Amino acid sequence: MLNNGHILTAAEMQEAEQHLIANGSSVIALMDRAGSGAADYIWRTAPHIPTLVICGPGNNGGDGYVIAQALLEKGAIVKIVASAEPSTDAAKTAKSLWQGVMLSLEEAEPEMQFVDCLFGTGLTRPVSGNLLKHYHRLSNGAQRRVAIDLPSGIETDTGSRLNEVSNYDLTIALGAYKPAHYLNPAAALMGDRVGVDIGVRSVSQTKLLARRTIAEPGKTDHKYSRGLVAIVAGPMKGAAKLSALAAQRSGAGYVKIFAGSDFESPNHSIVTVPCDDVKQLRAKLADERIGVIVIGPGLGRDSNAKQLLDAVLEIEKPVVLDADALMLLGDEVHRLQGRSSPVAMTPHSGEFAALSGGGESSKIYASVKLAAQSGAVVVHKGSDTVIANPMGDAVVAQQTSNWLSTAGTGDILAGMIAARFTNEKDMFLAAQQGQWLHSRAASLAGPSFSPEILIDHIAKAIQECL
Ligand SMILES: NC(=O)C1=CN([C@@H]2O[C@H](COP(=O)(O)OP(=O)(O)OC[C@H]3O[C@@H](n4cnc5c(N)ncnc54)[C@H](OP(=O)(O)O)[C@@H]3O)[C@@H](O)[C@H]2O)[C@@H](O)CC1
Ligand SMILES: Nc1ncnc2c1ncn2[C@@H]1O[C@H](COP(=O)(O)OP(=O)(O)O)[C@@H](O)[C@H]1O
Ligand SMILES: [K+]
Repeated sequence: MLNNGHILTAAEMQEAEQHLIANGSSVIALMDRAGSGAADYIWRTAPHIPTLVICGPGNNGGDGYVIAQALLEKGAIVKIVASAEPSTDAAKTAKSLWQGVMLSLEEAEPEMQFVDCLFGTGLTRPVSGNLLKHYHRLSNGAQRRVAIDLPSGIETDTGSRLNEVSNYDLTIALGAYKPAHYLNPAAALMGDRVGVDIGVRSVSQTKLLARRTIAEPGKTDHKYSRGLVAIVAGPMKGAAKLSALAAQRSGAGYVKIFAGSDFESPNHSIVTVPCDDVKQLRAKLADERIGVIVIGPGLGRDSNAKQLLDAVLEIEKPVVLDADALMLLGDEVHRLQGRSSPVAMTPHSGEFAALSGGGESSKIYASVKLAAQSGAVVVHKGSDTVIANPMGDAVVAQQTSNWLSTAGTGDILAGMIAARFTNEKDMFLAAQQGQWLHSRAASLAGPSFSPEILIDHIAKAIQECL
């Protein structure tokens, strides 16, 4: 895993480069490693394709000269189009070693393969004017597009587009993955993503979500030691059932649904606890054996739902807040501060905006900020899920299946995180395990699955973690 899965911002990448230089490397040596590694990858995946490499003024452009020269030496037909003269010493040196054809923007014509070395982590503003026009002409005219480090026009730390950016077939990250490699809209434009190791070993508080080991139940375990998950239901009963079924398949020893007396359990083993009013709920949730409470899926947003949420928040027990519970909480996240029991919040982007008020351009930074303000673990869902804790640590999930974009999959995630919490007793770890299993179960379920089929694949995902 590139840089051991640590994701670096543009500033952290610069620090990493300085660290390597202080330890005896040089920018040109790093550029050489990056460029020849990228050229090897391009050659291996698409040999002998006529290629146009577009080089910008900075070190991303410098990489382009190294890549073009390496491809030329392998026997490829390669041309370079330069948008400007190199402005760094390393890029100047790389250019001086180029032995092939060099074109101006006006002279260049599209080739089958377009290699984008215009801008990388040094992009400071939108690409515009004549340069943007030629970038689109030359990239759109190619059949295969490869971005070096990042597609030009992408903001490294947020993954947002500063200008219109082409779709790529392959993006080759250099040294370490950056936030934009996993955050949308950028990540969705990148095609396949690979990394070239140039010796960077820098630690960051942001990491890529990794598979974590899950322990099998021990010989002396029983249903209560593995954990009792309590799900508080509301009028949309299916949502609570999905959370409960998912919790049951994710390692909970016991799952109970606390609901009105007309509620029917989704199966024979999930127990329904009748609670016809808030008073009864409060009394029944006092059960010491309850390890975690899930509230929100299908809860509703009326005054009764609010009373149920208030009752749950009065109880000092670990809690997973999802869906309507988050909308009811709104910007009063300070209510969670100071609790002695851990809390996870699992908002999608609409719920996140209600909790935080919005305004941050980086999904990672926004999630870390909300975690710090609330004291909760935040699972900021979407096609690019970010998990943050109040200490400033963040984990970014790699997107697996677009088929997850269907109603009910979020209810499932809430139940999964709760079940992992009853086993691990660590909410940040539980959120990561739940998210990993959710993504992996989706991959294993194949195309066009229903939430019920997703639940059926959780066990196969767990199998891979034992
Ligand atoms: N870090 C490492 O360890 C290694 C990094 N490496 C590589 O270096 C890359 C980073 O290089 P970098 O810092 O030189 O920045 P880069 O992306 O080439 O662009 C900066 C240039 O573009 C200009 N410019 C900016 N925006 C512009 C715009 N909209 N329109 C027009 N111009 C614009 C800006 O000029 P200015 O803003 O001053 O006008 C400056 O001249 C990194 O992505 C990776 O590929 C590897 O070689 C090996 C090791
Ligand atoms: N395009 C996508 N790729 C990957 N995961 C996705 C995508 N769209 C949604 N998801 C995931 O699916 C789940 C949807 O949750 P949510 O919006 O709360 O749905 P619901 O409330 O209907 O259950 C989240 O875990 C989210 O991260
Ligand atoms: K680039």
